[in-house]
Amino acid sequence: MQLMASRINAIADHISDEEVSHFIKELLDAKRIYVMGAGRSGLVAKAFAMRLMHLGMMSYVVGETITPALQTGDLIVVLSGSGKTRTIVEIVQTAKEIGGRISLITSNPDSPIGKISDTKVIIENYRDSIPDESKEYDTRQMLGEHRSFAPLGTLFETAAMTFCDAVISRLMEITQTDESELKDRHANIE
Ligand SMILES: O=P(O)(O)OC[C@H]1O[C@](O)(CO)[C@@H](O)[C@@H]1O
Repeated sequence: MQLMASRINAIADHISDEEVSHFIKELLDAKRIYVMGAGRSGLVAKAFAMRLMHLGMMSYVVGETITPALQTGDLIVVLSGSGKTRTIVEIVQTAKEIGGRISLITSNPDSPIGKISDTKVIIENYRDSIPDESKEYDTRQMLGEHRSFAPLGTLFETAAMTFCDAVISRLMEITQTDESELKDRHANIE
């Protein structure tokens, strides 16, 4: 957990304030917000959609049976570490053709999805590197002691979850929504 926390700290240090501002503006300007991602990235997307709904925003998850047709002016928030998961690329292309705006959260801004997104927030992948202050350690040696650390997309997914929760906190401040309002909208029959 401490290694994960240190990596998330390093990621947070390098997230661009400008990218975050653009993302928040897209969220506030959108008529409706759709979220999507594959696998565990999709689970983070769903958690984000849930909090947006608690905030009083119109949010939907792409692929759910009750998700309505996308329209011009709607925003799609895409979570994809690689930015090239095939099914997601195809849906993003279709959404662009319809006139949706795309905000991507990714570690790979030069990816196929990155190239067609309107805004991007880059979550750097620090799994294989060490923050500047620890440069005297050999990277491979350190990872050798932590071979089980953050397999596959774990670092992206965990950092993206933390980032999305931070965005919700910022939106609460901007929209002056307090926790009791979120609580009132939370499902009461789950
Ligand atoms: O975030 P990406 O690059 O689109 O990848 C999604 C894939 O990564 C995973 O979340 C694995 O970590 C899978 O569940 C999913 O298939």
